Amino acid sequence: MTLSGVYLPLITPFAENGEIALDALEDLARTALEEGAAGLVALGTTAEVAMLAEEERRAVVEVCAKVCRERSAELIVGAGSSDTRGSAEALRALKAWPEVTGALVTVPSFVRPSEAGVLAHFTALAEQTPVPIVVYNIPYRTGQSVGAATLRRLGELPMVAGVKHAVGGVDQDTVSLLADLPEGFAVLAGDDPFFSALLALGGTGGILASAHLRTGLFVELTEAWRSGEVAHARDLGHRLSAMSASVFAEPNPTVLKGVLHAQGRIPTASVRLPLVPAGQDSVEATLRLL
Ligand SMILES: O=C(O)C1=N[C@H](C(=O)O)C[C@H](O)C1
Repeated sequence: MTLSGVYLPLITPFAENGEIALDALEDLARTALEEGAAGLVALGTTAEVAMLAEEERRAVVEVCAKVCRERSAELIVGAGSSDTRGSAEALRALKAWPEVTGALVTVPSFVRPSEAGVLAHFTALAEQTPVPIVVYNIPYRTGQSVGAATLRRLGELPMVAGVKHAVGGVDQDTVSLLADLPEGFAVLAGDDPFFSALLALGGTGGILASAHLRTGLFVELTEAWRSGEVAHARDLGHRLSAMSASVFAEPNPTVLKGVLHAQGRIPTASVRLPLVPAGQDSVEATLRLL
C-alpha cells in the first residue's frame, strides 16, 4: 500500500429524523474522489464513530465501499480500540469488504500502556491483520505519546504502512522521524493546520477532515510540494491552514457540519451527544475563508 495524497475522513450526515443520511454520505464521498482525493476514510473520529451503532457503522462502510469500488479508490477503515484482542477481532472483520485497502488504528487510548506497550500492541495486530495498518498517533486524544524512535520501530513492522501523525504541531519528534523513515513507511498529516508543514518536511499526504471543503485545493497543495513549486505551495498552504484552523475552532466535526449544511450538501448540521452543534459565528467565520 502506497499512502500518498489526500484522504477524506468522511463525516456522518444525519437526517431530520436522526438517522444517517446515506445519500448525502454517498454524494460527499463521490465529490471528494471526483475532485482528486486518493481515497476515503470510513469510521474516523470525524465520523462520530463512538456514537454510531454497529449496524450504522456497517451501513457507512457499505456506502464507502460502493463508491471506492466504482472509482478504484483506496478505502481505509477505522478499526480497533484500547484492547489488543478486541482490535485484532475488529481488523479480522474487515475481510468482509474486499474494497478495504487499509485500517486506521489509533494508539490505545486512556489505558496509557507506555511506548513498549504500544509497540507490543501493534506487533500483535500486525501479525493478524488482513490489510495494512495506518497507526493513528494523536496524543491529545489518547493520552499516550509515541516518540520518533518507537514510531520508527512501528514502521519496520510488516503490515504497518504508515502513520497518521497528529501531535498538535511540528515538534522535535516529528522532524526527527521525517528525517529518517523506515523503508516504505509513510507519514500522513492528521492535524489539518499543519498539513503543508508536514508535506514540506517529507510527508506524503494527509487524512484531513477539512478537505471536505475545497478538496481540489488540498490536492493541488500536495502536488505543488511534490513538484517543487515552493512559492505556490507556501501561499496555498497558508491559506488552507487558516481555513483548517477555523474548521477546528470547535470540536470536530461540528463546524464542518455547520458549513456543509449551510452549503446545502447535508440535510442537517446535527451531531450526536456529547457533541453539540457549533455556534453560528464559527460556521460563518469558516464560510468567509473558503
Ligand atoms: O477522523 C479523522 O480521521 C480525523 N480526525 C481528526 C480529529 O478529529 O481529531 C482530524 C483529522 O482531520 C481527521
